[in-house]
Amino acid sequence: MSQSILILPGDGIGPEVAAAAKACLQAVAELEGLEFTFSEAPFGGAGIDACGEPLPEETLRAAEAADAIFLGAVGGPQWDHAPKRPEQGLLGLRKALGLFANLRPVKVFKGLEHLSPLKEDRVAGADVLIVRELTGGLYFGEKREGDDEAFDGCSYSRAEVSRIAEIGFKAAQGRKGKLTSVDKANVLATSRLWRKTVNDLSSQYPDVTVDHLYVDAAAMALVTHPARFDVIVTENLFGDILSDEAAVVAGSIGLLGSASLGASGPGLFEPIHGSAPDIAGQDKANPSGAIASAAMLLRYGLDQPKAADRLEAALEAALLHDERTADLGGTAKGSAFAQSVLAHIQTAQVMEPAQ
Ligand SMILES: NC(=O)c1ccc[n+]([C@@H]2O[C@H](COP(=O)([O-])OP(=O)(O)OC[C@H]3O[C@@H](n4cnc5c(N)ncnc54)[C@H](O)[C@@H]3O)[C@@H](O)[C@H]2O)c1
Ligand SMILES: CC(C)[C@H](C(=O)O)[C@@H](O)C(=O)O
Ligand SMILES: [Mg+2]
Repeated sequence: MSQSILILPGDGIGPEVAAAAKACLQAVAELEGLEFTFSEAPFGGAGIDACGEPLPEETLRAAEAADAIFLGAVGGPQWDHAPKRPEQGLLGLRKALGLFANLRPVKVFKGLEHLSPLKEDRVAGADVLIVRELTGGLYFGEKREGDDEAFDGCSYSRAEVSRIAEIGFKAAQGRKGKLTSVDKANVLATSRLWRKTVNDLSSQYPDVTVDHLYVDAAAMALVTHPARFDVIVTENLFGDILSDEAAVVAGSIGLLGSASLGASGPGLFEPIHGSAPDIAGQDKANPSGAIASAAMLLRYGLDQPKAADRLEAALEAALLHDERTADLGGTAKGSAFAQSVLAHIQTAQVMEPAQ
């Protein structure tokens, strides 16, 4: 049976990294005997240019109908003063599809510790999963924007906190059994509800050790002791900031992928970086984060774990053995690095699942 993948290339380096991800998905599908049908739709700045909307109605319909959605990136200075912003399309899509759970893994592979600007012994063994709440908090609160005063409201309900905390607890159960909840409960009412809700749930997960950190302390610990973390669960804005910071632990923002999942329906898979207008159109973008997102699309979006393993193994092999892109100190063009990954897809060693 064919599975449908909607690609939203977006803006800036989005189309470049989306092309790399699509090529990898096609190569993996051929080797694993899978059938994917691809379609594309305008989104973000490209949606504004084509249809006057960052999330055109037809794009939303196509997204709802797809089995999984891949996004490159949106945004760019040409839309900074437009009445509508490309980023509104992204927030609108997350909300419309109910994608409340954003998984952002950050892993330092053995042999690649030197890619981080941090000390190698600090980042060695770091393997963190950031579970970011994605449809609440400051991003979606009441907004008022005037010339002399502006307002962004932040609200969280117990139900919203519970459902994302449960994702965090379950993820920790499948990993090292440690959940760190990050908030600002010394100042924010929403954070006090967050902390209480996480604590109330913890009795249902006796095999998970829970600790709490204020977000300022967590920001420091992420770069001083990244290996102390297993799963981090946090609200929308804190998760956005901490995941870009965590990219430093891995070596580049160009390395990290993400999955945005709801209770049902298609997931959205995108690198955590933006449209990088400073390097767009120069074939400099590292496609690794997009390829890692494609692997997450296979794992979480299409339930194809073997294909996901193959793609992840190929990406790791290319990062270990081949010329890397400029953000990682190498000289490879983005497309050349993508070719390296494609070559490793053919040879990647993948364990057969246990019978
Ligand atoms: N999910 C998304 O689509 C998303 C995410 C973040 C930012 N944005 C948007 O992107 C635009 C630019 O934002 P920004 O500059 O703050 O963040 P950015 O992530 O686009 O770029 C930050 C820095 O990282 C570099 N970089 C990013 N991705 C890279 C890659 N794959 N390879 C090599 N280097 C890479 C860029 O060159 C830049 O120096 C803005 O309009 C912003 O709103 C979109
Ligand atoms: C572009 C922006 C709306 C988005 C966010 O803040 O969620 C981005 O920074 C991300 O991390 O996906
Ligand atoms: Mg971000």
